[in-house]
Amino acid sequence: MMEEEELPPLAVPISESSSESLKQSDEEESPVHASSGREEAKEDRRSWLFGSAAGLRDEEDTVGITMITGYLGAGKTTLVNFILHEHHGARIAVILNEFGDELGIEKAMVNDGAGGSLVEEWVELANGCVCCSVKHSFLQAIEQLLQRREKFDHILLETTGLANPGPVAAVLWVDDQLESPVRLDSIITVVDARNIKQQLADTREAGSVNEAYLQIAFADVVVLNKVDLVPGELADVEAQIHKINALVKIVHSVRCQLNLKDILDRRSFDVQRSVDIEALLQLDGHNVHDRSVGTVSISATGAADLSKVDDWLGELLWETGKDVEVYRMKGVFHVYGSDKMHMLQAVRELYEILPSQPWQPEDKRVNRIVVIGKNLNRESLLASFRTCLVS
Ligand SMILES: Nc1nc2c(ncn2[C@@H]2O[C@H](COP(=O)(O)OP(=O)(O)OP(=O)(O)O)[C@@H](O)[C@H]2O)c(=O)[nH]1
Repeated sequence: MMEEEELPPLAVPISESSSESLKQSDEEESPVHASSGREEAKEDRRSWLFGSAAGLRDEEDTVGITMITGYLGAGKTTLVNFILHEHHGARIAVILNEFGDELGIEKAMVNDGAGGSLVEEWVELANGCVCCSVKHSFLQAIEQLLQRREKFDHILLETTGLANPGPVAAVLWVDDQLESPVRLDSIITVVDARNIKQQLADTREAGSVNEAYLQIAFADVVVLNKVDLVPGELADVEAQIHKINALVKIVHSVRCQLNLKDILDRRSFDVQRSVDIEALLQLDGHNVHDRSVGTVSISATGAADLSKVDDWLGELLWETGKDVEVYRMKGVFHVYGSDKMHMLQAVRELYEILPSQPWQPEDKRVNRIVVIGKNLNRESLLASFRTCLVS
């Protein structure tokens, strides 16, 4: 078997400094990072994020962003208020995204304490949705916030009820190699337990996906709120949520009262900390039976060739047919020539694979990949992945 050091170097340097940091942090590892042919998109994001915050790149200086999303009236503001009033010791900056007519209303709904004492910094993004028309304003707002970085420890972003978390998540999920001063901590989706079935059933014009699906598909945690209004029906609702996103953690709440540990500092996009191997192993064969948003999981024994996996992911995330969309992926690979598990995280077109813990003698070395997206076909995913295996 090859030694770890002998693995082919697949990391694509993003810049001089980033390739340097790769060498320093992972000398004996073999990280694979998104993205042959994708550097341009990343550079674009990088310039937005780092334009005026170049001095804030020390590891301990990164600031986490928790994105709070959820359908209209689900309880997003209630959750922001709950977080602000809990004793967590963190100084919080809040970014609110509003539609034009609501200007100032959302802010008024947030109870920021006497004289605004519970919110260190406010940013209101008006006249559009953070996921589309005001994405650039959002990034500029983050840049401006970072100039006052010493004033706060964490950012809460409350999106509009009709936001698709995907584009913003991909922008924020700037991996360690970019030495970003901000990191997306997690996406928390508040779901109205009483109305979610109806919201999911709402149809959209052909080709576009209902935001309620997207908000669940991208979520790391679903806060299943308003459970006081639906005694007895929750197993059904949970099953529907897990059918869309089999990996999401579901927390029940009344008025978003919950344990803050369930939603803050989760580091859901840190590939080595967040891929729950146990959860992946339990998902073998998960499938969607209709042409909608859902989770598919595949597994295959045999060692995978990392460069082929890289090509496979590139094709899957960048070149899939119009009908097929991949929102998130997580996985564990058994990589040829390595005694370590390799963990996968993907958010839209960006992905990252990193070596993790060693396989134990009792482990069955398999590749398991969970894909959350639209119109996924398990058989074709499995067939195409098999081409990555070393024969
Ligand atoms: N019964 C009940 N009502 C709740 C609960 N959580 C929130 N509410 C109420 O639901 C309404 C909507 O809550 P918000 O927190 O404003 O919801 P939102 O998601 O921010 O709403 P938009 O910003 O308009 O999309 C408010 O009247 C809340 O008081 C709950 O658990 N149970």
